[in-house]
Amino acid sequence: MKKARIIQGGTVVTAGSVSVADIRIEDGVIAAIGRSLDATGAETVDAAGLYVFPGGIDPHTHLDMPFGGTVTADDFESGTIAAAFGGTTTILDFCLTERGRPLGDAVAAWHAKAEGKAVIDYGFHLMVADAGEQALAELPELIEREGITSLKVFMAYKNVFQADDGTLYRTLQLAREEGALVMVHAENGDVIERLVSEALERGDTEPIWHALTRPPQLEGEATGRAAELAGLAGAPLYVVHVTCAEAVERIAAARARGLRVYGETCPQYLTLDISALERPDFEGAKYVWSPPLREAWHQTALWNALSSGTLQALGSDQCSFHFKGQKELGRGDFSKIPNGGPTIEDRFSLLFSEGVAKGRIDLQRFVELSATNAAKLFGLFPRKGTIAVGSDADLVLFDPSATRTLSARDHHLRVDYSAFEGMEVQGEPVSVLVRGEFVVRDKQFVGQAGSGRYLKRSRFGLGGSLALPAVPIGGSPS
Ligand SMILES: NC(=O)NCCC(=O)O
Ligand SMILES: [Zn+2]
Ligand SMILES: [Zn+2]
Repeated sequence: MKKARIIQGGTVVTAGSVSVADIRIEDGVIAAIGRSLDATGAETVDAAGLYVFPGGIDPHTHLDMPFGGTVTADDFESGTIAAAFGGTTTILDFCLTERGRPLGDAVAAWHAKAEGKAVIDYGFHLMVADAGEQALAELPELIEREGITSLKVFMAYKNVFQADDGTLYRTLQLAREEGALVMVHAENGDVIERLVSEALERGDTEPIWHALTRPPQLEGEATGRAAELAGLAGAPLYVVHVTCAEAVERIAAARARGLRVYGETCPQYLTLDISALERPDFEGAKYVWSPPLREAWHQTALWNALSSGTLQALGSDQCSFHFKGQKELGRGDFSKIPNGGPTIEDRFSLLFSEGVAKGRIDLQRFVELSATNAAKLFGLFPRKGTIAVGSDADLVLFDPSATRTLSARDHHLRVDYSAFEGMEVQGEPVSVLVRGEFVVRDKQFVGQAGSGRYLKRSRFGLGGSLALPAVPIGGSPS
C-alpha cells in the first residue's frame, strides 16, 4: 500500500454539500471524510482556507488533432499538463474517424496519441461520419471493449466531418440500443457552405466573415432538428458547444417535453464576443471557433441556462492552433483559418471567477458544471466527479481569494497566444491530485508524462451505484 495522505481542514465542496473536513486518501481512493481524522502514518497536507473541489472533468477536447491540413499545437502532453494546472483531472477527447476506414483503427490511433503522454486521466468519444454497414457492425463491440459510451456526429463541416441526417438518426437508434450518448455539433453545414461561397465570391475574406456566415439561426435550427430526431429515436442527446439563445431555446423546449436533451457551453462563449473577430492585423483569426462567437447579449442566455439547469456542463473545446503559421493559413480566405482555440487551462477558473465570484452561480452549481454532471452523463460517476468514500482521489485545492491576469506569458500550453489575454480572474488552483498523487503541487508541475490512465466508461444512465437520476439533470424541465 502507498503511504496514506490526509488533506486537512479544507472546505470540501461537492454538488450536494459544503463543509470543513479532512479527506483521507489510501491507494489513490478516498478512504474517509470527516472532522479531525486520525493522521497516524499519513502525510498531511494543510488545506485550511482553501476550497477542495472534485477534479474538473472536461468533456470536450481536441488534442493532437488534424484539421484543415495542419495539426493542433497542443498534444496529450502539453494539453493535459495545462489542464492539470487549470484544475482539470479528466478529459474526454474526440477520436476522429475517416469514412470507409475501420473505426477500430481510429481508436488505436487515438490510444497511441495519448499513451506515454497524458498526465491526467482520459477517455474518448468516437466520431461517426457514416452509419454504413461496417460502422454499425463495429460500434457495439467498440462500445463494449473500449468503454466508449459516447458517439459524436457533426452536422457541419461539409465535405470534411459532416454526416447526413440519416447517419445521425441511425446513430441515435444504435445508441439507444447500446446505451450510448450521441453528441452533436449542431450547425446547418449545407446552408453555411452556401453562405461561405457567396461571401468569398463577393470578396469578403476577413475573419469576421467566419462569424457572419454562420448565423445563430443555423445553430438553433440544427439543435432543434437533432432534438427532434433524438426524440423520434428514443435516444438521449448531448449538444456540444452551445453558443446562442436560439439553441438554448430549442434545448429548453425539448426538455420541457420530457426529451433527454442535454447541452454544454464553453468559456469562450461566456466571456468573448463577435467583436473579437474584427481585431486588426488578422488577430481576429485567433477567435475563430465554430460555432462562432456571438453578440454579447447571448452570454446572458448562456449564463441563465447554466444556472437554471437547461445546460449541464462546461466543456473547453480545447483545439489550439498557433497564430503564426497556422491561423495565418487563412489570410485572404477566412474559410481556411483552422477553427478552434486554447481553452483547456482556463475553463475551471473562468467558471469560478465569472460564475461564482460574480454571483451568477453558487458553489454547488460550479461543481456540477465543472465535474459532476459530466461524470454522470459520460459514465464516470461516482468514480469521478465527486468527493465521496470510494471515489478516485481527484482533487483540486483552490484559493478563492487569489487574483491573477491570464496571459500566454505564463500559461502551460505550447500554443503561441491566449484567447483570454489580459483577463482578470479571481481564484486559482494551488494543488491538483489525480488518484491521490500530486500532479501540481503549490503551483509547480510534479506529475509524469504517461501517468494518466485510459478510462473505460459505463453505458449511459449506468453511472455506478449512484445512477443517473430519472429526471433530467438540473432538476425540473425549464
Ligand atoms: N470548435 C472549433 O472551432 N473547433 C474544434 C472542432 C469542433 O468542435 O467543431
Ligand atoms: Zn464542433
Ligand atoms: Zn470541439
